[in-house]
Amino acid sequence: MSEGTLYDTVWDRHAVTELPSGQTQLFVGLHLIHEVTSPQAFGMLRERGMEVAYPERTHATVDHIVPTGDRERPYGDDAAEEMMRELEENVREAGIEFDHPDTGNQGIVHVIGPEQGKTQPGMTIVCGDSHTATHGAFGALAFGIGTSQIRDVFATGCIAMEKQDVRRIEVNGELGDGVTAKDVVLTIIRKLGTDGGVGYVYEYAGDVIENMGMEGRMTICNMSIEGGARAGYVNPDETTYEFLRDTDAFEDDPEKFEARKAYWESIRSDADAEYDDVVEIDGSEIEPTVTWGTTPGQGVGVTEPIPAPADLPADKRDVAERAQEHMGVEPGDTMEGYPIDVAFLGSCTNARLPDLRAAADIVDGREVHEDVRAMVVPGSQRVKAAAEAEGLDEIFREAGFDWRGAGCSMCLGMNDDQLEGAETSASSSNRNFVGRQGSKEGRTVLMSPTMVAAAAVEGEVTDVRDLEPVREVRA
Ligand SMILES: CC(C)[C@H](C(=O)O)[C@@H](O)C(=O)O
Ligand code: SF4
Repeated sequence: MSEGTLYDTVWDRHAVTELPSGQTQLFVGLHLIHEVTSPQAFGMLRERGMEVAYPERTHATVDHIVPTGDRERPYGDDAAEEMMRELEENVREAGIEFDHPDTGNQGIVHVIGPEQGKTQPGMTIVCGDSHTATHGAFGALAFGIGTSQIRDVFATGCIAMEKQDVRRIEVNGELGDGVTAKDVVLTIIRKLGTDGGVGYVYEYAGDVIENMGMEGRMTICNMSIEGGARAGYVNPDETTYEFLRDTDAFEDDPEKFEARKAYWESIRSDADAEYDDVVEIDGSEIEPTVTWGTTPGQGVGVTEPIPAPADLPADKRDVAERAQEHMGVEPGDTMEGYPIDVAFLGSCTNARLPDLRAAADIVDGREVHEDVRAMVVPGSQRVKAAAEAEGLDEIFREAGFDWRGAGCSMCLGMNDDQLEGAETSASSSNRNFVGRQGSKEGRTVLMSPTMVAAAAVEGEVTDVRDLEPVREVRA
């Protein structure tokens, strides 16, 4: 069992009691909700005549079903309109703060929490969404939960959970040109497997993580679940504190900031903490990475050959064969040159301002390939506004990208943004499962935002290192 880690400390501070089941009753500091997974839980609460215990610790947004084009009400899609109405009614009744699209604060749940400073180190955060681990980038314990747990949190402000083991993943060295946080996490999952993290929480550390900005850390923590881990986190440091200092939570209250900072410092993993497992990865060996298959673990460096199923561990062969058939790829080839029809720059993994800036640097002065439909879907309305303030929308539009409203969009196609037929998408999201982007025959190749930009202009998977920026690069 681990000892002295941030996970142990924050867990202990939130443990209410040990339950007869062997689980721990854990107090929840922040409960984030969205329109897809909350309605049933609100219904369960109502059936029992109960109320939301801590509305002030609960925060709502709408992201999955929200249209990214015309947002006139009622929405064109009846089902979307109904889900929106239900959420509006539920939050009004319970007195829960809601980042409604009219507020300018709406966005993907894992983007809005951090950008508003709601996500803070040492907190326990839950959300009925599997990518909740994103918030771990701030040194919070953040867990995706199911419907009955959402109900429990509504009713009591607590969840029942088993304690996990802690694996420290150290990424050391220096990343090469064109290599980003997304490439790091795709490499981690490729090495450890999509189920390698089962039973674990991942602590990401090492020079590469320490030198990374908050957005990159969020990208990495976001995909912890794709590696099977229950959560992922980074110990808070000056980078974390400086990010938080400028958020809504602290911008007008430097004293509160200083007081919190002392607490945040106190929950970091001890230098001599004990881990259940330690894995080391050499960051300098990581290439721009793309997936060749239908799980996020089926990744490969862009210049590396796609593996032959026979060379993979026995339990991975069948899945790999089926994946290669679906994707129409051959072992021994590289993914470079693989044709794409759609470029999707969005999702809670990679649709924050630095992601859009980096992609814009590649796109600036170039044109989207004539056979490609390309779209940018900012992670939140604030990201969108900030990007527009610096003219990124113009760069994307001029190149032929569609510049859309904030939401999950084509990450999973719960709104109108979907793949059609056997289209192939270059996607900055986190999942490439069959049918993920709205079409059963559709294909998804996961990659970083700059790699999506490169694919958009070239019409095929392209090594971004081969594309020099045409114009001046933003700082
Ligand atoms: C709709 C929601 C429950 C789902 C999740 O839990 O992750 C979605 O966000 C996803 O990424 O597949
Ligand atoms: S952007 Fe994608 S992964 Fe993130 S919450 Fe939305 S659907 Fe899930």
